[in-house]
Amino acid sequence: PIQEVDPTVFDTRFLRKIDDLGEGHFGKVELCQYDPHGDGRGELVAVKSLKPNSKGQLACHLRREIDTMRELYHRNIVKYKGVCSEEGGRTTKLIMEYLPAGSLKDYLPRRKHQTDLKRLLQYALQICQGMDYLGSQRFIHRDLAARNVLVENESTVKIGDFGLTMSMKEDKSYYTVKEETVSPVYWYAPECLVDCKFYPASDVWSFGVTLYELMTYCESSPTTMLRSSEGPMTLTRLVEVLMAGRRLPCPPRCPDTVRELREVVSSAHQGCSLSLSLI
Ligand SMILES: CCc1cc(O)ccc1-c1ccc2c(C(=O)Nc3ccc(C)nc3)n[nH]c2c1
Repeated sequence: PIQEVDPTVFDTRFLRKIDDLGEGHFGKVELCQYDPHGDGRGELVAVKSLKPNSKGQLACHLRREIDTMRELYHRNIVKYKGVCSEEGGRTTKLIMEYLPAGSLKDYLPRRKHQTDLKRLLQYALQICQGMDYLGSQRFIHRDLAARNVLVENESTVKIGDFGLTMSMKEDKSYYTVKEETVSPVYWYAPECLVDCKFYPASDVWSFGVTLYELMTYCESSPTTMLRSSEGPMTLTRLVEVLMAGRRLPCPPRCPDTVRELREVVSSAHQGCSLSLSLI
């Protein structure tokens, strides 16, 4: 009988590294070609693997990410392709579709003059549609930022890098942020900074910060904009700045309609996340 081939299982013998794409929270992402016929015409894929000698807990992070990605199907979420096991199944790699245009952070500054407000709002809408689907599957992304939104083509973007994504299936209303090695604090809502609790609404806050990046063509980083003049920014100082009501400035040439959208975003965030009243 013809042997059933599972298209989501990739054979490490045919996976050839071509380039580095980036370093994530606990893994690295590489551009590879999967060339089972050895004719150099195999497809390009993005592969996330653990950094060498990573601790066991990191392996379970990657396992969780794989289990998340295989459940998600949406036009604005990067497609899961499969896994590749090595060393007798001891190490596993996550294989995703490769988007050749990179993230919004790479793409927008280079395409500033070909990207009008309408296009920026199309991207914003698609990010919302992807995030709305993610929320409907009871996941929180926890790392929504322009660097994690990938460009399929000039009219389509997809949410990527679900390295910090958590499932809220056990009908808990929030996820307790544990010791995060490198937390994207400038994209973190106040309740995450103060309470170490991440609610679905916390992704709404991160969307607001991502909208700021969109409207500045990713040329003005929230990290620099929120840095206070009184010396190095610490977590405590960032909380003080936010509690004092300081927010990212309205980007230049950002029309009032989008500014109002920012108000909608912050009230949507305010509406849902309980502990914000403490702020
Ligand atoms: C496998 C890691 C992952 C894990 C996850 O859970 C969701 C998405 C991804 C992911 C992350 C990055 C990419 C990329 C890319 O980085 N593409 C590019 C192209 C060109 C340039 C310059 N830079 C970059 N393409 N597909 C990607 C999928």
